[in-house]
Amino acid sequence: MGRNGTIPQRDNGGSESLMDKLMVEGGHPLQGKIHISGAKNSAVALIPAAILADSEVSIDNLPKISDVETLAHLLEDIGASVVHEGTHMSINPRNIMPMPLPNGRVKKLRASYYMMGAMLGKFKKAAIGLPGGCNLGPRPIDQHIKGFEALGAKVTNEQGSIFLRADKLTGARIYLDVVSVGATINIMLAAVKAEGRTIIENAAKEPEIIDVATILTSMGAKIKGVGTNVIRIDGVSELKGCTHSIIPDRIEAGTYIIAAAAMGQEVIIDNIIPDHLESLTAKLKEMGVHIEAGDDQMYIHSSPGLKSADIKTLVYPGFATDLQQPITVLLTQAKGTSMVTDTIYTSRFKHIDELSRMGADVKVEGRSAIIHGPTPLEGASVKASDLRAGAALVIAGLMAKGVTEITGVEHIDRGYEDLEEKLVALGAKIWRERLTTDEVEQVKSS
Ligand SMILES: CC(=O)N[C@H]1[C@@H](OP(=O)(O)OP(=O)(O)OC[C@H]2O[C@@H](n3ccc(=O)[nH]c3=O)[C@H](O)[C@@H]2O)O[C@H](CO)[C@@H](O)[C@@H]1O
Ligand SMILES: C=C(OP(=O)(O)O)C(=O)O
Repeated sequence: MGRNGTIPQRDNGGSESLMDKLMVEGGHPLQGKIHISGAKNSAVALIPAAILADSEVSIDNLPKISDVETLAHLLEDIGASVVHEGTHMSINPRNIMPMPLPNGRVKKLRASYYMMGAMLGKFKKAAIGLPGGCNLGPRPIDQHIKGFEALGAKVTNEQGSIFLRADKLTGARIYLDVVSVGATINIMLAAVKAEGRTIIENAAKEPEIIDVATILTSMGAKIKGVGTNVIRIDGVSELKGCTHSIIPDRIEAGTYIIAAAAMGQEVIIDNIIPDHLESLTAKLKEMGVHIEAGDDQMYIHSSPGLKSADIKTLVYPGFATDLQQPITVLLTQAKGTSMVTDTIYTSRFKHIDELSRMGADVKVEGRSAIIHGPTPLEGASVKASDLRAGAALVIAGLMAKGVTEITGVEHIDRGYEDLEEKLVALGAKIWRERLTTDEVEQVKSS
């Protein structure tokens, strides 16, 4: 909210939000109910998946985030007719063409890589620029390519774009050397219309993968085994339109659960699937946070005297790497030494320097952050280097004494719907301001 109580118009991740900063006045307790939006990591796969159908696909419970808008534009770029209103999107893929999607929009997000699998499955050819997304260390797509090649595609990398072409796609047995969410989904997208059976071994098991399999099945695909590490797909020649509602975002929910564990006085997190959050809630209970789970809600009350904890991020159902940065912030308030190890990414600790600026006693050793607590946090000017670093800094700001200024808001807008509005409704003091010309220059040069 602005100081005058208004919420400035959000550009939702266009270049405009590069010009914004979030201001957080810390120390205000959170109380009330927060509604969780649809899952970003499902939405960004379901939108490309829609082009595999021959008729209209309707998707509900979409999060209002910039990644969704960017993907809708990418579909329009290849000729799809897209009607996007609030949390609903209808995609009519009848007139789409296998147009190249070089750099530009594809660089704005990670999930543009799903256009590779979807266009390969639909047209047996595609030319897509390499994806963007959070910079968390190397994020290769070799397993995606291994899968496309096994299905019969010739894949080349020319001037930063991946060119895929196949005379025909034939089912194959594909063992993933690394458990990868993106590769599992991308291979599913390419394989649903291939001839014969595809078996993905060592597949990822994230709930978002099940959501993608659900929409594909509604379109007429034959998929078995999602949610286990062996997925079997029997190719079909046609896929039809369908309607689908996206699962709740377990990472958005986890972020607010952690914020509530830090500052909450009776916070209810609504519209969630508690099972998807078990690795987080088990850790929080170990730390002494009071949590009760219902069917689609969770009740959280912060407790004084949090205990330290050791956390290792793992593939689902292990502790999600996307919640590693937010929980590091909470651990600054726990008594003793905590160690957080990220086994998924080599470089997901860019929030640590910013936390140190705010007074945290944290250092990074290899793939681990060592946190000594509790340390009081003080408001400071900090920069969100990526999406969850941004969420982590917002939580730090809520806990800190004074005002925290957060730049890099465009990263946050990629993945959080109405972040300020949702927190303000709980009693937080957080608002968005335009950067001054000098501040824009400083951000650019930092
Ligand atoms: C849009 C989306 O859904 N993003 C999520 C997805 O990213 P993304 O799909 O990029 O993540 P992956 O599961 O593919 O990556 C997991 C690990 O495997 C490695 N790897 C991956 C593919 C590959 O071909 N080769 C390879 O070595 C990656 O570098 C990483 O170390 O899953 C991540 C892990 O849960 C989450 O952090 C991201 O929020
Ligand atoms: C890493 C993330 O996103 P992406 O893969 O889209 O960069 C995330 O959602 O935390």
